[in-house]
Amino acid sequence: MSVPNVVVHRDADVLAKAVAARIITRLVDVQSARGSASLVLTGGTVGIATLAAIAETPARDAVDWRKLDIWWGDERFLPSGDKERNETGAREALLDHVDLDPERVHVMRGPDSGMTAEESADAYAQELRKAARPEDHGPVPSFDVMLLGMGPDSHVASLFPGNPAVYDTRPVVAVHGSPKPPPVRISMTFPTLQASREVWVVAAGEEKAGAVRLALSEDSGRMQVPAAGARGRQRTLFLLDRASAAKIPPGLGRIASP
Ligand SMILES: O=C(O)[C@H](O)[C@@H](O)[C@H](O)[C@H](O)COP(=O)(O)O
Repeated sequence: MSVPNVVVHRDADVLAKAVAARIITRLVDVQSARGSASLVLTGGTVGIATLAAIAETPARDAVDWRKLDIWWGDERFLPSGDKERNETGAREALLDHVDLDPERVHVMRGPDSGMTAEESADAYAQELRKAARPEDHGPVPSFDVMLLGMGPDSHVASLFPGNPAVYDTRPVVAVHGSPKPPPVRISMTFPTLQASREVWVVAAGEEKAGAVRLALSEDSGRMQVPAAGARGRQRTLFLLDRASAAKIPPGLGRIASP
């Protein structure tokens, strides 16, 4: 797994715009090399603000949206269209404004599908397995970029400290008892997160500074500090604003942007 690199931006607004530009550039590079690309979305304010910033970027259509697979790292187990679903936020911010192939937008199903949370997690795992290729050497695709927001308790996706999901090795699981509402969620697990070529953790605000410090500390365990397990196979980025970067251990490789 890759050692995290840290990039610090002035504030949450600049951070979202900078991450948007970084995603566009990365997707264009991947598509020019391999023809298609895959992006895993996250919920949360920074995650959705980043999608909105992509929508507003004139260069956005350098991405071939028809050749992009969209996945989610987690989803709140709520009916389709519910304003609290991560999918709803993503569609409003970006997905409804670009020409995606609907077959390549992979949604985690809610209770209106008639499935339980466990059945929805299993269905998503099957969809991941179907998309995996021999060169991925496992039950899930090697995502090009996985975006992860991070909570003040250092949760990523819906992997909360000490929750049974952090111990689970299946690709996708149902999460119960989430301390962040709603209580029932669907989440990719650490093995799936870590199958990504690149993992980008995005966080803003002073309330995240402690979690960032823990997440970047070598002796943090991912069971109690889930963001410590947010690592890509080839690259891990922590994309922060100054407030959330305020407690980073000295000497860590960081690029402070103006
Ligand atoms: O369903 C969710 O809420 C997200 O997937 C969750 O992992 C989120 O990214 C973090 O809680 C950060 O959220 P904020 O950026 O809003 O603090």
